Amino acid sequence: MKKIAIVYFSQTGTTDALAKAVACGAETQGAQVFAYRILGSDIFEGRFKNDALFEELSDMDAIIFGSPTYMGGPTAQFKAFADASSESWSKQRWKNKFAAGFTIGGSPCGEVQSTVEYFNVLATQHSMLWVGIDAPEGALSKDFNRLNASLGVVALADTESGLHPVDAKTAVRLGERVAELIR
Ligand SMILES: Cc1cc2nc3c(=O)[nH]c(=O)nc-3n(C[C@H](O)[C@H](O)[C@H](O)COP(=O)(O)O)c2cc1C
Repeated sequence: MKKIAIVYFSQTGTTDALAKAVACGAETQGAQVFAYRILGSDIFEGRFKNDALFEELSDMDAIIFGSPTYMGGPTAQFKAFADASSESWSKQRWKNKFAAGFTIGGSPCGEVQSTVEYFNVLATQHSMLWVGIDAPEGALSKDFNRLNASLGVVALADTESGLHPVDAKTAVRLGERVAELIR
């Protein structure tokens, strides 16, 4: 069975909706998804602590990272998780697992790309294999990947619905793609 973890933070629910779309895509390709939403209570005096989570992550074929963009980068809650992954890094426990990422922002040009760039750096430090967006419909498609990011899902929060349907579709595809790549 293909095993995919999605580790993410969400305060007001839009990143949570993206995570559910990624999970849906992965499950359609036969993956078992372990979704973990980072909680404030995981963080004690500024440090993320959850040994059971890191045990679980060691056993995955892929780990997909998610966070809203706050002030041009990942949230402090996600960064606390990433900092705590340094022990897994030192033992290279995530080496050769697939990695991917998704984010959402409130502004069309809110430095949102920086967050997936950060996820890519994190994955590369862990010697993981990065999976970006495949965009068969090309640039400027209105039906898929509407902000034309390549590194990961970059979504723009919708004032009406929270998560725009095209962003949801792009997130589903990312989950499918990661699952397809696992042999
Ligand atoms: C403290 C804070 C900082 C933010 N910084 C940015 C930003 O730099 N760029 C952007 O596009 N949106 C920014 N936003 C908007 C959030 O990314 C957006 O509301 C997102 O949908 C929240 O995700 P959530 O619903 O999963 O919590 C910020 C929001 C907050 C609360």
